[in-house]
Amino acid sequence: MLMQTAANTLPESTDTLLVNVDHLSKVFRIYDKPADRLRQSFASRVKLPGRAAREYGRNFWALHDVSFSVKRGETIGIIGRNGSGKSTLLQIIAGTLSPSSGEIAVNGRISALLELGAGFNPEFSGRENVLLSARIMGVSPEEIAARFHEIEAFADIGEFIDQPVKTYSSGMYVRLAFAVAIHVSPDLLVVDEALAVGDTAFQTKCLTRIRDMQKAGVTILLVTHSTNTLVEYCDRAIYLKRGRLIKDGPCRDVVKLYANDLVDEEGGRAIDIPVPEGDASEAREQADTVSETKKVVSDKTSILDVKITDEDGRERTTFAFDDPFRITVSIRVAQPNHRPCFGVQLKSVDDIVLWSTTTQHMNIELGSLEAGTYHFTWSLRANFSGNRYVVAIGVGDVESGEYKRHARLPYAGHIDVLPQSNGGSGWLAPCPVFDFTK
Ligand SMILES: Nc1ncnc2c1ncn2[C@@H]1O[C@H](COP(=O)(O)OP(=O)(O)OP(=O)(O)O)[C@@H](O)[C@H]1O
Repeated sequence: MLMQTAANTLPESTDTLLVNVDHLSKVFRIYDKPADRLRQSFASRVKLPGRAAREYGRNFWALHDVSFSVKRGETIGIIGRNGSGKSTLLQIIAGTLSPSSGEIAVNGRISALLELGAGFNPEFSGRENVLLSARIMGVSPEEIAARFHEIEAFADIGEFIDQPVKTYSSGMYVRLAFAVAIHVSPDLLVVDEALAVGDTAFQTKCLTRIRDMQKAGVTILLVTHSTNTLVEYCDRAIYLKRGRLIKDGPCRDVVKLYANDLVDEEGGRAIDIPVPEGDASEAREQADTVSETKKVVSDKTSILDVKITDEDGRERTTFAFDDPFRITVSIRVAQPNHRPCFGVQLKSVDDIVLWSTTTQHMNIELGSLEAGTYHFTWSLRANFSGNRYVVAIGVGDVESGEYKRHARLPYAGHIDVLPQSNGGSGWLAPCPVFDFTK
């Protein structure tokens, strides 16, 4: 983890831009044998008259002529295969690596979660590292003292806070690094795959915090291999391939290109990968609507509130495999509804409907509803694979024999199902039994 203030600043006229990357390239010298590195350093210092210095090794372009800019408040996802240059780009933006050519300007305070091992002093305790990092970031001792409890609570590493960081597991390291990074009021938060290290519950906590930071106007650069996270959280995506910027555009277009490239490169044929209809700003708006009011007003039936709870009625979003959970919906019927019909869907964060039903499909006769307020509950079991599931709710009528929608909440909340230790991945959980006969 690293924190710093920007070295280069943008001119005043471009103050809506927070980051500007202009024809950026980074070349590394690669040597086939370690001894060649020494030879090269010797050859470049000792030049024999009349003879060209011998070159050892070869140039490797980790980044090649990359240009893009990021506006204040945007969240940009960076995607690409291993070795495509993502970390190199983030390190240059964060100022820990210098470019070979091109310009980079950042207009504000950067807080960066780079690869493990960067940032904290391994000999110092967690507490000392928090204080040191905050001081480097320009946070005053009083401010950091006031925030220390929050940082400690977010990291949730117990007594390890007073142990040297070198004794930490990678999960503990990331917990503390993330806690510090989000509590130093950055203008730009840079996150390099750090979330992949934490457990599911911690990832969810971090993503919730990222959502809060987005609402507070923080600009975010997020490297992720998860196309789901990209689509759900980013306004735009950048696809890097062998150091070159291949596409900068809407997440679903970038994901489609990236996914088809992967299939191509693996020797398959291009396929039409289902990608989400909406974009992150829509999801964010929906999430806002839901968190603030969970309300959809219509002239016939309005959805007033949706609560996801456990069996005991406690609001929860994380469930173990097969845990029971409930979705309770409150509605207001404005005009009498003689044949009401309620629907529920579970979707992937990519907006793919994984399961859907209605009271009509289930042959449930609800009778006529007069104007008034009603509550109904879907009781389900989380018998699916470890993953995130978005809940969508619909209300309508089937008075004419066909379903007519009155109101729909496409993002009424979500649940995270914890992975089973011996389960598979994906969405289903068919609990296979494996037999092997020789
Ligand atoms: N110091 C270095 N010296 C030589 N080559 C390097 C150096 N740092 C990175 N590279 C090379 O540059 C390329 C880009 O690396 P980078 O770590 O930026 O990729 P990445 O997209 O972040 O990969 P990953 O997803 O695996 O983290 C890789 O081929 C890597 O081997």
